[in-house]
Amino acid sequence: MNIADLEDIRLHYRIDGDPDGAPVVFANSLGTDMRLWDKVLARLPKTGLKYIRYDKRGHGLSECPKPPYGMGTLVRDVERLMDHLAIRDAVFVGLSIGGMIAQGLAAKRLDLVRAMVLSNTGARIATREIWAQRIADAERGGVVALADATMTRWFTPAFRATPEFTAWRNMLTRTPADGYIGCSHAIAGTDFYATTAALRLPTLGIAGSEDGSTPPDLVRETTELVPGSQFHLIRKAGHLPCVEAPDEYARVLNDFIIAQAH
Ligand SMILES: O=C(O)CC1=CCC(=O)O1
Repeated sequence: MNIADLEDIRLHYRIDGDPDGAPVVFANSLGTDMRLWDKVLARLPKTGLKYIRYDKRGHGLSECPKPPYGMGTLVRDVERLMDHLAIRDAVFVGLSIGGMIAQGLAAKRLDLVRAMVLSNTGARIATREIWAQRIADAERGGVVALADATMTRWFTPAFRATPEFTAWRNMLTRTPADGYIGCSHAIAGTDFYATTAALRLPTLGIAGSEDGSTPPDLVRETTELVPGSQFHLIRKAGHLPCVEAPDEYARVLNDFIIAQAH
């Protein structure tokens, strides 16, 4: 197990693939840990690319400080992790809040980010009112109080009928309430429209046609802020197409990564 001691936070991370390969960093969504990427990584090349995953604060095996967290803190965490691991010039793949972290990191440290994948994300996600309600619900009843509604945003009815669905629901409900609430504050306070519109780097947007959290129009609109960006819509998938449609997700991601990596 790998733990990076970054002074005020200890983050769990994992490196797979080719140790000498070009780096690809993955940042996952609210209420998930690095296993979000298991299916996609199993479908990506074993040589030529080095895959770095981590659990953001309050999630997975990383430390869980008391909320609230700011987006600046979440961006700084991965910035320090990459510096700690001497990783720069990476393709950065971020899903949902992970995609917000990608936008924030590219704006702050373009030397760390060669190209970004904005998966199921936005420059803004939902509204302050929606996040305030989710935070209040989680404070009162824990993350489990949000689980049923969240699952309808994350997954299509067809996926929700599979045995695997249970594991993803468990992943959400086992997220510490402090971690969920902390990151919800970070999302509520983030509006990256102006900073992302100023970015100039290769960018791919990925959306799921049935995404109830970050609908395709939001992902497309955010991606198009960056001139020359590409956009791909995965049909019959919700908020986590890397789980529901891993073959298509890995193919699109691989084509983009190969085009951008050294
Ligand atoms: O709506 C959800 O619960 C999904 C989500 C929003 C931001 C994020 O990271 O996940």
